[in-house]
Amino acid sequence: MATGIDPRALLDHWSIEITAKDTDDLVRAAPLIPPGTKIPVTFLPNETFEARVSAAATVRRLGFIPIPHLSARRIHSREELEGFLSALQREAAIDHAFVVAGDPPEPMGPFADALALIQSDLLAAHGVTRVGISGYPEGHPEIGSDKLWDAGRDKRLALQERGHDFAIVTQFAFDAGPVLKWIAHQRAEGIQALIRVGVPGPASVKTLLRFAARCGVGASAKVMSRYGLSMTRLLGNAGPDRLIEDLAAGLDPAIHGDVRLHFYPFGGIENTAAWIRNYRKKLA
Ligand SMILES: NC(=O)C1=CN([C@@H]2O[C@H](COP(=O)(O)OP(=O)(O)OC[C@H]3O[C@@H](n4cnc5c(N)ncnc54)[C@H](O)[C@@H]3O)[C@@H](O)[C@H]2O)C=CC1
Ligand SMILES: Nc1nc(=O)c2c([nH]1)NC[C@@H]1CN(c3ccc(C(=O)N[C@@H](CCC(=O)O)C(=O)O)cc3)CN21
Repeated sequence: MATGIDPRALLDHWSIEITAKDTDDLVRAAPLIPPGTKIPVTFLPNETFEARVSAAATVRRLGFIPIPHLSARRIHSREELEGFLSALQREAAIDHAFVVAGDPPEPMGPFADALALIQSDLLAAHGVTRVGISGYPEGHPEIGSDKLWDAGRDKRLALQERGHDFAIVTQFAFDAGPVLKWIAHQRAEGIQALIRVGVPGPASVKTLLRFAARCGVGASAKVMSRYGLSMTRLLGNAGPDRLIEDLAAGLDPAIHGDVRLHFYPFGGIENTAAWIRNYRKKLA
C-alpha cells in the first residue's frame, strides 16, 4: 500500500492554541479561522484565572471551541480547580479541556499530575466531556519513556472509566520521522484516539529556538536545516511547510489512523492563521 496522503487533508480540522494574553491577536485572526475550530487556552504562570476564563469566553464568542488547559501542578487546591471550572462553564460553556501535569518540579497543590486531576471527578461535573492529554513523540527531557508510557495508559483508563472521549495532542516537533514512528507505535499498542501532531507556526529561528529550549524540544542544526532553517540566519523566518509535507508523505491511514495538526503559534496567531490559509491555497 503506497503510503502518503494529500497534504491538504492535514490542512483541515487543525487546532491552534492561544495564551490568555493573545485575545486581541485572536480577534484580528478570527476571519481567517474556520468556524468551530478548536482553540486551547494555555495555563501559564504569568496569567490570572480571570484572564484565562475571559480568553475562553472570547474564543466561544468568536464561534470557536475553547479548550482550557488545566496544569495540574499549578493548581493550589481542589476549591481553586472547582472555582476555575465553574467560571469556565458559566462564561465559556466549556465541554473540552486539555489536562497536563505542568512544568513545576514540585506540585503546588493536591494534583501531582494529569491523572490526579482526572481522578478528581471535577471535569464531568463541570460539563467537560472531551479531554486532551499530552504525547511526546521525542520523549520528555525530565520524564523517562517508560514512565510516560505508564502515565499515558493510566490516564486513558481513568478517562474511559469516567466516560470521557479523549484525544492526544503532541509536544511540537521539527522532524516528521520520529513523529510517524511514534504514531505507528501508539496504534500498534491499540490506541485509536485522535492524535493531533503539534507543529510550530511560522516564526524566526530565534523564536523557535527559544521556545524549543523552554519546552524541552530538541532542535539540532541537522533537524533545523531539514525543517528549512539555517542556524546562521537567526533572523530567518520559516513555517512548517517541509514538516507538513514530510508528515503527509509518511502517513498511511491504515497504519496511522486519524491524525490532525495542532499549531503552536509562536510567531503570532494572525501570522499563523494567514500562513495556514496561504499554504492551503498553494496546495490547491
Ligand atoms: N501544552 C502544554 O502545556 C504542555 C506541557 N507539557 C509539559 O510536560 C510535562 C508532563 O506533563 P504530562 O505529560 O501531562 O505528564 P503526566 O501528568 O502524564 O505525568 C507523566 C509522569 O511524569 C510525572 N511528571 C509530571 N510532570 C512532571 C514534571 N514536571 N517533572 C517530573 N515528573 C513529572 C508524573 O507524576 C507522571 O508519573 C509537564 O512538565 C508539562 O508542563 C508537555 C506538553 C504540552
Ligand atoms: N514542557 C512544556 N511546557 C509548556 O508549557 C508547553 C510545552 N511544553 N509545549 C507546548 C506548549 C507551548 N507553551 C507555551 C509556552 C510559553 C508561551 C508564551 O507565550 N510565553 C511568554 C512569551 C514567551 C516568549 O516570547 O519568550 C508569555 O508569557 O506569553 C506560549 C506557549 C506551553 N506549552
